[in-house]
Amino acid sequence: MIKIINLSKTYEQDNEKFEALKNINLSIADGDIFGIMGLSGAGKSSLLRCINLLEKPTSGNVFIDDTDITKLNGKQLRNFRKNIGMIFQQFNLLMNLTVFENIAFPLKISNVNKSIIDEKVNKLLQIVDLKDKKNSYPSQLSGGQKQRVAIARALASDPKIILCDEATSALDPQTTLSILNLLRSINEEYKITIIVVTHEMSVIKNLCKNVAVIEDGQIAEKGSVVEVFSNPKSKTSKKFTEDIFLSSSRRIVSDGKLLKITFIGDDAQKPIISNMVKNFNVDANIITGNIDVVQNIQLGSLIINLSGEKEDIKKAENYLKEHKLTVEVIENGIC
Ligand SMILES: Nc1ncnc2c1ncn2[C@@H]1O[C@H](COP(=O)(O)OP(=O)(O)OP(=O)(O)O)[C@@H](O)[C@H]1O
Repeated sequence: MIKIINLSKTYEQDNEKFEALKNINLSIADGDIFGIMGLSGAGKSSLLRCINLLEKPTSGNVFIDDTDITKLNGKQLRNFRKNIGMIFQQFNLLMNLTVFENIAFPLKISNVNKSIIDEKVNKLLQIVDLKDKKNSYPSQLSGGQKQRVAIARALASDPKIILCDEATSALDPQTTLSILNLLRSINEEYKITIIVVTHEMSVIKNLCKNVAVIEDGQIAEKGSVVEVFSNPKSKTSKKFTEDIFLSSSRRIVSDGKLLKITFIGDDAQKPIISNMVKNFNVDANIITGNIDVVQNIQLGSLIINLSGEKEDIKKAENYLKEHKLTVEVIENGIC
């Protein structure tokens, strides 16, 4: 279990202070795949780097199991960091070493025996599917292959936790998917806790079980990915889930009420809208709709224009809410 308690980080530059993280409290369970999501400059990377103390918090504590790592001295921290692997957007490989040597590097500097290194690196090459590239140099690899090397290197010290800082942001969508699949299988097979910083909603939806949304250095929202995306509360998650048709749909609606309806799981299969139209004296014009799959659960969203008498519209709206659908009124293209 990772527990971040009252953590703050203030940067100082040219006598100017900047509070990048403000009183963060967060618990991340063992074996979780946890996303830290936010807009640029929100404080995501600062928070991630405070988890392995690459960035020293200005105040607060970071517990990993029973160890408060903010209390460790330099040598203890260096030893403890073997439990925490990290992968970066720009891969951070050593360009003058081969794939094999890059993966072996953390073991070599820990004076691990050569035959153990050979055995371990060959196994890791198999896990990340790069056996045929073991003698290549990073410059001879694609972006996805470089990230696979970085993942194998992170795994070399048998970490309990892997931190990923925008690990797929430099990759095309297809390669991103293959790296996300690799991370998921590592999480499932080796029960390694994975913490992912990203500004890409698709990464959170595809990979993460739980998520925290950061805004302006503070946790604006946290919960399971399904909870947060089915009922977004913070400005950021609303923005991330905002339907691209919202603003145009506002323009094409002349009267009535524009609603955004969100539904989860089995509700996606029920004919609630057609029953509403049958039972109440209203018309429902579907402007746009989308069914997404998040963590194997169907998440639907529908934008409809309800027209009819004001009272009938109100009754129809209540009917939707009684069926446990999330209903939001859209004003000027915004929920
Ligand atoms: N070493 C530093 N010195 C001064 N300010 C910093 C430093 N590192 C980060 N900051 C500031 O702290 C804030 C948070 O930065 P951080 O990199 O954590 O954000 P982020 O959410 O990861 O952004 P991005 O997605 O753009 O990488 C930003 O305003 C940034 O300018």
